[in-house]
Amino acid sequence: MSSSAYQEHAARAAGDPDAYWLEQARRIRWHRAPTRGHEAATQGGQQWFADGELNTAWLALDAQVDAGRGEQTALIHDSPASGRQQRFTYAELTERVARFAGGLRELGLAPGDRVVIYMPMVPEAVIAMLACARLGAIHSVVFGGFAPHELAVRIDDARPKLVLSASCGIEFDRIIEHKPLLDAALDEAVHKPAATVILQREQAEASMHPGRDHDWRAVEASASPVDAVPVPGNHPLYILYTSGTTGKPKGIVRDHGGHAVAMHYSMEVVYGMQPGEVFWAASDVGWVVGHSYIVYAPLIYGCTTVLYEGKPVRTPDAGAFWRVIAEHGVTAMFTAPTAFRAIRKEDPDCALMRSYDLSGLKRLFLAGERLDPATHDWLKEKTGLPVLDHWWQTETGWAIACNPVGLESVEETVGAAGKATPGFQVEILDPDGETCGPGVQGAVCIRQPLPPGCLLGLWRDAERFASSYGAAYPGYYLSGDGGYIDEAGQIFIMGRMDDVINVAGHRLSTGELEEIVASHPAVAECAVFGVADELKGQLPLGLVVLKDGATQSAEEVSTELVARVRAMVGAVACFRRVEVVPRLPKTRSGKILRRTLRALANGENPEVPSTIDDPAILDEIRAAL
Ligand SMILES: CCC(=O)SCCNC(=O)CCNC(=O)[C@H](O)C(C)(C)COP(=O)(O)OP(=O)(O)OC[C@H]1O[C@@H](n2cnc3c(N)ncnc32)[C@H](O)[C@@H]1OP(=O)(O)O
Repeated sequence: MSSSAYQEHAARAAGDPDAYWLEQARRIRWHRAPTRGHEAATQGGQQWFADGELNTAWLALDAQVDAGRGEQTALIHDSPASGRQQRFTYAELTERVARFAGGLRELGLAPGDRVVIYMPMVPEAVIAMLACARLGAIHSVVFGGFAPHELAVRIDDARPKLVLSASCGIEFDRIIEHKPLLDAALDEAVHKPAATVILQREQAEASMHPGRDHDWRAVEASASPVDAVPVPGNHPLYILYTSGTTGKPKGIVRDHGGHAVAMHYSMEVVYGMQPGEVFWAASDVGWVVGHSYIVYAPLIYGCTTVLYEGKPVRTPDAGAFWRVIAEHGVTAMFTAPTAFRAIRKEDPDCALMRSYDLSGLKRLFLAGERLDPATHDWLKEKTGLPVLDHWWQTETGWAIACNPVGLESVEETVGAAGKATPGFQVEILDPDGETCGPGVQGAVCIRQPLPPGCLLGLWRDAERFASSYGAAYPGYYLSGDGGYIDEAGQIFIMGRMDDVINVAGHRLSTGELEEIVASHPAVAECAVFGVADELKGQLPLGLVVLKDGATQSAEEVSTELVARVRAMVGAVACFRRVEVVPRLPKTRSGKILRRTLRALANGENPEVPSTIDDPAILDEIRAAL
């Protein structure tokens, strides 16, 4: 394409969004093609293509088989964790999904019913998602690293008819038994699903509740394959929960039609892929990266996707990523910067890379947290490839800012996430709602309408959607991130402006962590916030004031708090540091000065706020840190 292709697409998408996206919609197959563009959705946001009819699982599987891809590998499961590898052609994956969908239908699953999926990185997790989609049921995948409480909260919000799970996951050399975690969540949850379907893995045998728990293989073996159910374009495909500023996660709702169009478009424009090539997103199906770029986009676009059940290091070594790329002929890889920081820490010279032929790899994509210049430069030097940061969110489902390599190759700007992807009109707004000039930092906002593929709204909470995303700047979507745009249109994302932190690419709510810490009987008050960490980007730190008369020692309380967060959220919270302090800095009206605390903990020298109750407290905190 010519060098103005990006501007031309961005201008057309901004000038007449409906015409632009209806044109893109015509590039995928539909059961009934849409004629309408965007309009308001009942979940609070916008929906696209409501008068079209499509089933995403059909588009990702049956339509690919029809198009002659039946014998092409659709899915590669590479599991150093279990020592197994498995490949599925499009025809085989279609058959497995159609059969499992038949089994789910026999268990009573109907269009619109919810299904919670709590699984490790096994092919059955992908099969489960696609089988739900095939029936028009709405899946809600819960990350397998979450503790029972987190799972229970999501079960209560989604109210699933079924829960699909497995006997265990594998973390390095540890077997994590999932079934006892699921049982605990089901005990805690108020909503009781009608049934569960459990995949027994050889590493651990789950005990089953007769009448409630069904054996996965038996369900699949006895079922007959069923056809995909065509659904309206705006029919919910999935709910994916993400952390907000409070303990209650937000249920992001995504659709069949708009999502399919966006997934197809992004494989071409954002990732520069060709159908038939191998795409690898090293993430987890429990995150949006896993939904979009392990499962849906690669299959909708006719690529081969890799599902990796392992880690960047210690499975077995820091050469694991290079092995997967070489062994499966990966064309483009996508992961979070923290994964490459882990590799760099263990193998700074990339000695282990030299054993592998990486000649097929064209590009590396990074997202999930800011790509720090040091990691960018190291990766670029070691691979000699384009190392492309891009920025997006669970809410958007695909890249808001990118280097649109499928349209034209823009030179990498280190530290920037790229330019606004066509369809996203990104603006930086000041507190008065005025647009900031180049280089001036403010709230990163997107002018509405958001393009297809973004959230329809929040599950059963249109009000929270409005207050979280729309109220601050009417006519815009508030991303929650702060940043600036330079003269060239490159977007720099500087971090969250609210109480959300990013730990190893995992979004966590400090509000939720505070709620858990505050519930300890010895804690009078507390503050939890993120501090910079070289490996994980950020780590949570808790400052705690004990109640007068508390009999436990500071060490005992700290140990219990760390254990409490691990038990209630999961090990992924990486909540390992608690400091007991005599008091917390507050405004005269009693509000804890969190921003000041965060700055102190990050080694900065914050200005003493004029509203502070007693400035001497800051020295006490410095001493404690
Ligand atoms: C663009 C839109 C988005 O942002 S979507 C989100 C994108 N984010 C990602 O893809 C996540 C990227 N991060 C990762 O994949 C991992 O953090 C990588 C880099 C692989 C490192 O993994 P790991 O060494 O386990 O560190 P961690 O910080 O993730 O884990 C901390 C503790 O939690 C545990 N954990 C992790 N996953 C699970 C799991 N599935 N089941 C059970 N436990 C899990 C880890 O084992 C670790 O435990 P421990 O503290 O060592 O005991």
